[in-house]
Amino acid sequence: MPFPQKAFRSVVQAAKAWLRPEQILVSTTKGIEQEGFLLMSQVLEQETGFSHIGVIAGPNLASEIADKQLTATVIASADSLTRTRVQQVLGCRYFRVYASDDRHGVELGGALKNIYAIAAGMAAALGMGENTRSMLMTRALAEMSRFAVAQGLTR
Ligand SMILES: NC(=O)C1=CN([C@@H]2O[C@H](COP(=O)(O)OP(=O)(O)OC[C@H]3O[C@@H](n4cnc5c(N)ncnc54)[C@H](OP(=O)(O)O)[C@@H]3O)[C@@H](O)[C@H]2O)C=CC1
Ligand SMILES: O=C(CO)COP(=O)(O)O
Repeated sequence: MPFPQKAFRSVVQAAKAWLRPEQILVSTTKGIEQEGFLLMSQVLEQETGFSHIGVIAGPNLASEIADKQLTATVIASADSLTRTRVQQVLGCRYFRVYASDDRHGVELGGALKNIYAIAAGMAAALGMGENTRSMLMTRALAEMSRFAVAQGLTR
């Protein structure tokens, strides 16, 4: 399910009639729903009630994967069938798929890091140097950790 966050729920609602509970639903979408502060896998759960739900997060830029550049990703799900099937189906010589059971942590990290990615882009455009970029990344990691703890995550 790779849609911009704002369209995510409406696309799932529109697709619902064609989905079956035995199917595996995986979100690649980064973002947090404004109303209710839900992550996209939680929207999938809420809308479908299915049990095979996971998220994929990179560093994964689609164009580089299409160029077959060496890339690693993670499939995160509490459901072992989802983890194993996605590893089998997507893994190949240039695309290594790691598995994690920490769906919430992986998804929250994926959503939050794009905020700092925008800040890093702005810093580069303003001609700021490596010190600034390193400071941004270091402080981003600290802030994301504090945010995750405040959300009740422990690792
Ligand atoms: N691009 C990348 O490399 C990666 C992106 N992501 C994440 O995936 C998500 C989507 O990104 P990306 O694929 O680049 O985004 P795009 O803007 O390319 O959107 C993907 C597709 O979503 C459909 N879409 C867009 N708006 C709507 C809408 N309002 N209603 C229904 N369908 C819509 C479009 O279909 P149509 O063309 O038919 O309009 C489009 O092809 C983001 O959260 C991003 O962070 C994650 C990993 C990598
Ligand atoms: O959000 C992204 C590009 O829009 C890429 O996200 P990941 O690299 O975490 O998959």
